Amino acid sequence: MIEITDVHKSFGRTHVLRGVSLSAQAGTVTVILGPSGSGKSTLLRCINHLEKVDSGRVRVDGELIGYRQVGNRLHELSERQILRQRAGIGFVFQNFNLFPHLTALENVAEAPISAQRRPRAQVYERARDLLTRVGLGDRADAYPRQLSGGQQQRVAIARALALEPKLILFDEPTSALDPELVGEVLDVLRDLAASGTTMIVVTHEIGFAREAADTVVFIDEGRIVEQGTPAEVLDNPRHERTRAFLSKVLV
Ligand SMILES: Nc1ncnc2c1ncn2[C@@H]1O[C@H](COP(=O)(O)OP(=O)(O)OP(=O)(O)O)[C@@H](O)[C@H]1O
Repeated sequence: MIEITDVHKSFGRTHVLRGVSLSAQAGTVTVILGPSGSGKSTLLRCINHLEKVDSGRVRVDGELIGYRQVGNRLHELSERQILRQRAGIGFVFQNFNLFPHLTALENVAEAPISAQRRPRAQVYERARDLLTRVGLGDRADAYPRQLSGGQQQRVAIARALALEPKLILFDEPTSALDPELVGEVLDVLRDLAASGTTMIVVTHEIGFAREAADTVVFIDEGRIVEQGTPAEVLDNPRHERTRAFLSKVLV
């Protein structure tokens, strides 16, 4: 489903991703761990072409992201084609990024109406179902400011699901939340994982990684240091750098 091959990305002189290769099967959960600044967000942003890779390839469901290959040359896709690809890849940000002037329901319905031009009644019915799925069926008419952080993030997850993505990327989805609200968002992620959603989750929630991940990837200084099952990486890390990182987050 996802195949990332030797991706490099620099910002000016900062070489952030230094040859990242990673693959994941459909229906699996990949958790990415790593210290601040190690390139985790940049990797997610390269997957849906919010950032352009300097070199390397990203394929999602067999499709090259951001480019069309002609012989050995890559031609960047048009903005329209990129938006179409991006619609197949959900992205849930740390800070929810909801439209403040739209209700929860309208936030969830916005992209299917504007990007996919689907019939309104059908979109709204599905948006209500998605809000129910994330436990917010009774808050459909609330504006983001009337919702807690955990509720806003659950709306953001429903919004990501609304386009029926092949894959959902989560960038530290609980790190902006008050501690007592983290659990309700992780419950939604667990539910998605159990129902076979293909997910890549950047998080420091080791408990979630242990329960829900098929693969745990530890990234440091723009390179994958090790990857394996949660038991392998979390309980028997092979690398000193993984051990040092885990000893800081496992309190
Ligand atoms: N648009 C940008 N322009 C310049 N530098 C950037 C940009 N985006 C990221 N960086 C730099 O790239 C490096 C990696 O950042 P990134 O956000 O990918 O790390 P991260 O592992 O997600 O960290 P965190 O856990 O703190 O979010 C950092 O040094 C950051 O300052």
